[in-house]
Amino acid sequence: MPDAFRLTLAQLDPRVGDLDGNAARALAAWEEGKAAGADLVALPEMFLAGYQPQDLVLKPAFVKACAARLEKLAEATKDGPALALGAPFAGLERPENAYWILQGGEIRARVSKHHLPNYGVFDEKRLYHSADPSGPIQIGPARLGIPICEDAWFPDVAETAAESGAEILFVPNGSPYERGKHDMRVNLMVARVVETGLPLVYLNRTGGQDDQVFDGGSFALNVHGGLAAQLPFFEERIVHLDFERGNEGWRCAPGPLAPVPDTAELDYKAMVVGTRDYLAKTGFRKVVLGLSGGVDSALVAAIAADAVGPENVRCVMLPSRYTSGHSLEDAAGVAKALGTRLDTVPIAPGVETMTQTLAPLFDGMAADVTEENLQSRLRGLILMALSNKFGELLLTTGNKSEVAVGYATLYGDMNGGWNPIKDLYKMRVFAACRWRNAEHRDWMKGPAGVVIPPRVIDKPPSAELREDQKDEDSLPPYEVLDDILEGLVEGDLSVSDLVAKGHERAVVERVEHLLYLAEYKRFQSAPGPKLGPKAFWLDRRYPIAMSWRDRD
Ligand SMILES: Nc1ncnc2c1ncn2[C@@H]1O[C@H](COP(=O)(O)OP(=O)(O)OC[C@H]2O[C@@H]([n+]3cccc(C(=O)O)c3)[C@H](O)[C@@H]2O)[C@@H](O)[C@H]1O
Ligand SMILES: Nc1ncnc2c1ncn2[C@@H]1O[C@H](COP(=O)(O)OP(=O)(O)OP(=O)(O)O)[C@@H](O)[C@H]1O
Ligand SMILES: NC(=O)CC[C@H](N)C(=O)O
Repeated sequence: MPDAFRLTLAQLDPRVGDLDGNAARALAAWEEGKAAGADLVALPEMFLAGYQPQDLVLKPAFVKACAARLEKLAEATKDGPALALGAPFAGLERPENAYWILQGGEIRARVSKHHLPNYGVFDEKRLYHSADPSGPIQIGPARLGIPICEDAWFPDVAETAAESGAEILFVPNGSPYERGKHDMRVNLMVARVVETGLPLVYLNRTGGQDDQVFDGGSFALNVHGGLAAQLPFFEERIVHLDFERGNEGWRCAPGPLAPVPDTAELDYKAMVVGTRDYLAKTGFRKVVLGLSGGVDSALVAAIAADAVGPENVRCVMLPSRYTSGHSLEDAAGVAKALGTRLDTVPIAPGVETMTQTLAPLFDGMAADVTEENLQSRLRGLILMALSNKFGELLLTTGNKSEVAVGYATLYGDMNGGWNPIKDLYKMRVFAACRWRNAEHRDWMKGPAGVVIPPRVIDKPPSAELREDQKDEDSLPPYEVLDDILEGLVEGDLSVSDLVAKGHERAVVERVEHLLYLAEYKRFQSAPGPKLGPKAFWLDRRYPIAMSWRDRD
């Protein structure tokens, strides 16, 4: 038996449904592995279909098309290393989430996922049949046990593989970014290594797919807990890992050790990569956004500039009679520091025309939120006109605190196809601005230095829809609001729990009411990158017409 095994890991970004493109990406990785003398070239979970394919796998024509591409890939990789990648298997009655080994011109083996994640953003019990745990597969000199993603979050699948002779655990994943998730993955995989006494390789995909941003961050662990390799986060990378067989079994020789960034950097990169990939994968190169001089649109402009380059970002200042001089200066300051275009389109004439148009109907009625929303809607109308005319996707700018309580105007500032900060509470918005002013990385297409003037971060937030308006006139201070919201949303705490934490009952009850009330707005809101454990959309699914309030 040879005592060396070379494994090429391809931490790549597939496109959901792009079977030809994904097959070409897999083939290119295989060529690289072949040139490097690999025994096996491996790609992540569901790579051929793209992850997550969601209900696409319920379409027999799609599963059949995947099977045809697999056959072609097997033929194309006849002479060289084995190629392993994920793709659906039609199954007897329902599809399976399968992982395939192609070798010598044919499909040599298949394992299918046993533990189907069915929480948060995952619905796999609805989509797939759960297969029995599989035994190991001999590839060249090594016997590999292959738990697929969620399979490795429990002991049994790895244990079954180990008991039937596996020598290395190889875990292909489609694991989306979530704050703190890398540590959780490492802890779980260390547990599998300790339980089985086998080395383990964890391979994750990278890149954005709708609301989910896959962070890569693949790694290899040796027995006795040693980290043998760490791949970078949110980057494509192909690496060759060398295993040597010794008295205690296989051991991975030291490979590349990429740094593990802190949460502030990972969050920011998730927003940039999520935005970049959403645009690229939906056919947009350019974006437009309303730049008010406030902190939310400033951060969105910075993320956009870092994602697609300042030359592809159009910022638009749309002043009204309530827009302050400092807002005009601050919007100009942000656009200048980022190097983006800034157009100025006053909305006063439009507001005047609409006010006159509605005057006969509103005769004798006092001005209220209707008139405030009109301004936001005119801005939305103008921004969508620019989007149509110039083919620029409109970015919407509501942070998670606003999205939670419905502090935004439907068909107004909620207009837009993508919201980069949808999962970022307001206090985190301030922190992200400060982080971006202090840090610069080579993956950012925007300039280094202070891109968001400190005054934009430090001034009291205001919607400027009426005289002297401040967000805190109608909402609790953001420190308080965010703590209550995180308790209600992420923590699923009761009103009494939050009162016990020191919050005023009346404030908590009001925030809870607004949170439930705003479900209809969220249903009509743009998607945005998931950063935390309960991003609005798939992680948290509430009825719209719902009258329960926690008043016990
Ligand atoms: N359950 C339901 N299902 C479907 N639709 C429902 C609905 N309930 C109301 N609606 C519809 O929604 C309308 C109310 O929503 P909408 O027209 O948006 O208006 P509304 O929520 O009343 O007002 C917008 C709020 O957002 C604040 N705002 C606006 C703009 C920017 C900012 C900021 O600083 O970021 C804040 C503004 O100060 C105000 O408090 C109703 O008139 C009705 O047409
Ligand atoms: N004068 C303006 N010019 C351009 N866009 C505007 C203007 N006012 C509001 N907007 C757009 O509407 C969004 C909602 O902004 P608003 O000022 O009402 O509150 P906000 O949530 O505090 O946002 P920001 O911090 O960006 O000001 C802004 O982020 C921006 O995209
Ligand atoms: N594809 C999967 O099975 C993902 C589920 C897994 N627990 C994760 O997010 O890492």
